[in-house]
Amino acid sequence: MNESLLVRACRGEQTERPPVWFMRQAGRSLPEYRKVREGVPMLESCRRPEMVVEITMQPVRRYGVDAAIFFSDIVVPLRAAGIDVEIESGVGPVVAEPVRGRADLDRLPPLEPGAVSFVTESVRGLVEELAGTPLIGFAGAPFTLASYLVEGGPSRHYERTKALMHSQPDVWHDLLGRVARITATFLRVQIDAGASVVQLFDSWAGALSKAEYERFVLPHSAAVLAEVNDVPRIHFGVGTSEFLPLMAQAGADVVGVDWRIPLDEAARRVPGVPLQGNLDPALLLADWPVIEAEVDRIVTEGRAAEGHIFNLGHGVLPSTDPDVLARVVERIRAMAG
Ligand SMILES: Cc1c2[nH]c(c1CCC(=O)O)Cc1[nH]c(c(CCC(=O)O)c1C)Cc1[nH]c(c(CCC(=O)O)c1C)Cc1[nH]c(c(C)c1CCC(=O)O)C2
Repeated sequence: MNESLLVRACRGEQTERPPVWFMRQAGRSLPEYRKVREGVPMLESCRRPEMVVEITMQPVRRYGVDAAIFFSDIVVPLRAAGIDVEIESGVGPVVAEPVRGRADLDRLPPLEPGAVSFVTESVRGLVEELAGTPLIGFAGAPFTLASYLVEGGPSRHYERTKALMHSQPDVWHDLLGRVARITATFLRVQIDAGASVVQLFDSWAGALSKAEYERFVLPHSAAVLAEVNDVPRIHFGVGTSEFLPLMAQAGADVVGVDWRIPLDEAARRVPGVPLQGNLDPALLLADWPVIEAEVDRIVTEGRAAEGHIFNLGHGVLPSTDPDVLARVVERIRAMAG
C-alpha cells in the first residue's frame, strides 16, 4: 500500500503522472448513487456498512481513480457524540440547538469510539474490497464544524461564528478544543480500521482573515493533525490561498489548493510541500476542449510542486456529467507514458 501513487505523491515524490481522485466523487452526480440512496436519509445511509462500501466503491469502479474517499459526512461524528444534527437535502447540515454561549458547551461531550463502530466495520469492509487502492479517511476541521454548530446551519457571512470568536474567545477556544477532540477520534477510528491517508476539510476557513485563522483556528487544527501523524495528512480549504503557509504549518503533509491561484504560484507560497488540486469544478460543465486544456495546464503547473495529487478545487457539483470525469481520469492516466 505504501507504494501506491497517492502515498508516493503525499511523500513528495515526483510520480510518472499525478494520482487522481475527486472530492465528492461518491454522490449525487452518479445515477447509481441516487438509486442506492432512494428512500434512505443521508445520515442513516452513513450508518449502514454495506451501503457505505457500495457507495464508496461506485466511483472507483466507474472512473478507475487512484483513491477512494470514505462515504460519510463531516457531521457524522457530531451526531454520534449526541448532537441533534440532520442533513437536509439541498440545504446541508442543520443543528437543532445551536451553540451560542458557555452553557451550550456541555452538549459537546467526547466521542466514544464505540459510538462509531459502524465506521470501523465499513472501513474494514472497504479495505478488503479495494484490494490495494488506498482509502482516504476524512473529517471536518474544527472551524468548519464549529461554523455549523454556531450558525445552526449553512451560512453566507458566518456572523454569529465571528462574533463569538471575538467577543467570547474563551468560549470559542473551549468549543474548538472539544470539536478537535471529536474530530481526532473520528480520524483515529478510520486509521485504525485501515484508512491509508486522511484529509481534514476546512471548507469554510476562507471566510476568515489570515490573522483570525492563525489566532482562533490554527492551534485546534494543529492539535487534530498532530494526533494522526502516522499516515499522510491532506489539509484542504476553499478561499485559503492567502494563508496556505499556515495550512501547512498546522501539520499537513499535503496542502489542498482551490482554483483561485495556479499550482506553481501555490508551490512558491509553500515551498517543498506536496499540493493537491485544482480544477474548478464549475468548468466540468464547459466544452471538452476547454476542460482538456485546463487538465493539461494544471498537470504542467503541478510539476513545480514537490509532489502533486490531481483533484478539483472543491467538490464535484451534482450537475456534473460522470462521463466528463471519466475522460479527465483517462487523460491523466495516459500521461504515464
Ligand atoms: C462542508 C461539508 C459537508 N460535508 C462534507 C464537507 C466538506 C467537503 C466540501 O467542502 O465539499 C464532506 C463530505 N460529504 C460527503 C463526503 C463523502 C463523499 C465524497 O466526498 O465522495 C464528504 C467527504 C457526502 C455527502 N454529504 C452530503 C451529500 C448529499 C446528500 C444527498 O445525497 O442527499 C453527500 C453525498 C450532504 C452535505 N453535507 C454537507 C453539505 C454542505 C452537504 C450538501 C447539502 C446538499 O446540497 O444537499 C457538509
